[in-house]
Amino acid sequence: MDNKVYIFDTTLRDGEQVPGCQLNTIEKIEVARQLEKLGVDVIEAGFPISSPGDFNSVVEISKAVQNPTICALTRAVKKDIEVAADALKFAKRGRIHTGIGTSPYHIKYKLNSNEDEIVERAVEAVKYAKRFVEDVEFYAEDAGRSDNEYLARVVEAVIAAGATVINIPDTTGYCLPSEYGAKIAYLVNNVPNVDKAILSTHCHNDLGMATANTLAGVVNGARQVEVTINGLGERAGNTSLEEVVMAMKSHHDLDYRTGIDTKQIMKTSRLVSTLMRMPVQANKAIVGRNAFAHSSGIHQDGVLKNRENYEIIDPAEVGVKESSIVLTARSGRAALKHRLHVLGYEFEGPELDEIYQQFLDLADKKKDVADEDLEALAGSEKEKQDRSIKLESLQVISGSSTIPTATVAVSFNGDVFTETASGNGPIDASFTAVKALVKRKVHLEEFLIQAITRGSDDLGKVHVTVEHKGHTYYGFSANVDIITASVEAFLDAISKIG
Ligand SMILES: CC(=O)SCCNC(=O)CCNC(=O)[C@H](O)C(C)(C)COP(=O)(O)OP(=O)(O)OC[C@H]1O[C@@H](n2cnc3c(N)ncnc32)[C@H](O)[C@@H]1OP(=O)(O)O
Ligand SMILES: CC(C)C(=O)C(=O)O
Repeated sequence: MDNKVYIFDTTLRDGEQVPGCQLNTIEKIEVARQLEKLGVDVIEAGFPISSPGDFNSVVEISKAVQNPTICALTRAVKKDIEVAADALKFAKRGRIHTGIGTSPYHIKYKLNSNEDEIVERAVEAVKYAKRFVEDVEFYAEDAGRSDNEYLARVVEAVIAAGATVINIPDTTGYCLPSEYGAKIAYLVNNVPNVDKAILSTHCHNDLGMATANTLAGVVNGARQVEVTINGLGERAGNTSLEEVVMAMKSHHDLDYRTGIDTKQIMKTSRLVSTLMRMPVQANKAIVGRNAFAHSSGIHQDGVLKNRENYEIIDPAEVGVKESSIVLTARSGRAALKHRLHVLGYEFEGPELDEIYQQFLDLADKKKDVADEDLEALAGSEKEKQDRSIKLESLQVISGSSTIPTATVAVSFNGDVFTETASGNGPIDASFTAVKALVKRKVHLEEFLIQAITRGSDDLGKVHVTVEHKGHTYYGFSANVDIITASVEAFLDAISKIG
């Protein structure tokens, strides 16, 4: 059996079913283009009968994207199929994805039907879809809870009717990996014409087993996986693309290949998260903020000695620049010494022991120790004051009916210069003014504002990361005025450029 596994991305269909995650056509095109860069084989672009907006999105995605097959979902209903075919008319390669429920629940309570009638409707739908496109995928909804013998009967009939791909969804996320794997194996072994179609997995995460089930499906013979970016999807979500792809890539012994350019994973995850306004949980595998962050001393020491001691994936492989070391009271000397080194301080022997004790006292009081805390510990306050670039004054005009404008005065070795700029908000305006003043090509890579407690009178902590000529510089500041804190943090990072 060929070991190529086709990646069918349904972020724009099942992912978009998540409440609050609906996208407009322009946003969907942006995601589709990024999915094309990522290298997915199929993009499920929508359910055209569901609304004029979704119909239009399928039309426009079909025009905008060249390489992946564009797929449109339907029920086993003629009108749905006709509308899907119409929406796919500009697709270079179009696929209609039609199907019907095959579990006792769906047959009896949802469709008010019986097994024989469902086989007939399934066959009729596939034959009708074949009139419009060559590539027809059939889904046996709730296959996870369907009887395997009956499922095999349906699958055989729809393959005979011309279905090219057979989707076996665990619609309710009920199956155990062993059960789902056995279901795929049963079909492989009991459907006489199974070699005429590709079996596909479509797993939901209601019990947290979507990725495990998908892999069990592949191991047992499925060669297409239906997945979403960040695991988005109905209820607890779908199998996440990044997890399945990286599991297959990391386990060389399995010897599966996909067309995914894994270096595009993080970029795609961020784009989807931003456009769908759905944050990624910090500990999400592969794409969570903490996926490559090490916070305990033994791990940090191990990673600093050799990344592979605690990392099974090189962060660069998924488009993450480098792993991070978070300093807490669980950190050891190795991590502290390393971070101080990054900040420009060298500590060894008894001096390191001394600063480590101060660090632990501080870390016990705070959750994590930031760079500015280390700088203070390292006796750098004076150095900070002596720094050649300093914020002298900042004035911003901002509000609901005015163009945000900032006037920033910065001193360079004692000489004060002033610049005014506008932007899409007060911070953007201030940063634009600072960039004009420093006359250096700096690229803001990361900008994080955090309140220390939850009150509106809180101190705002700002962390920035800037890039200059391929090097990364960190800046920090804290102030009750978050715009001042932001500008100071930006200048702090810039001042570290040699
Ligand atoms: C498992 C999945 O994720 S499937 C995809 C889920 N996504 C969506 O549902 C989003 C798009 N859906 C929609 O916009 C609408 O539900 C529409 C346009 C499809 C249908 O709208 P309506 O005609 O108002 O029907 P409604 O949504 O109330 O009910 C669904 C009907 O389709 C029937 N149906 C459900 N699945 C199928 C199917 N695969 N094949 C045939 N009929 C089906 C139901 O039995 C019900 O029929 P009934 O009204 O005779 O009982
Ligand atoms: C429509 C099908 C493929 C589906 O989304 C499911 O069963 O979960």
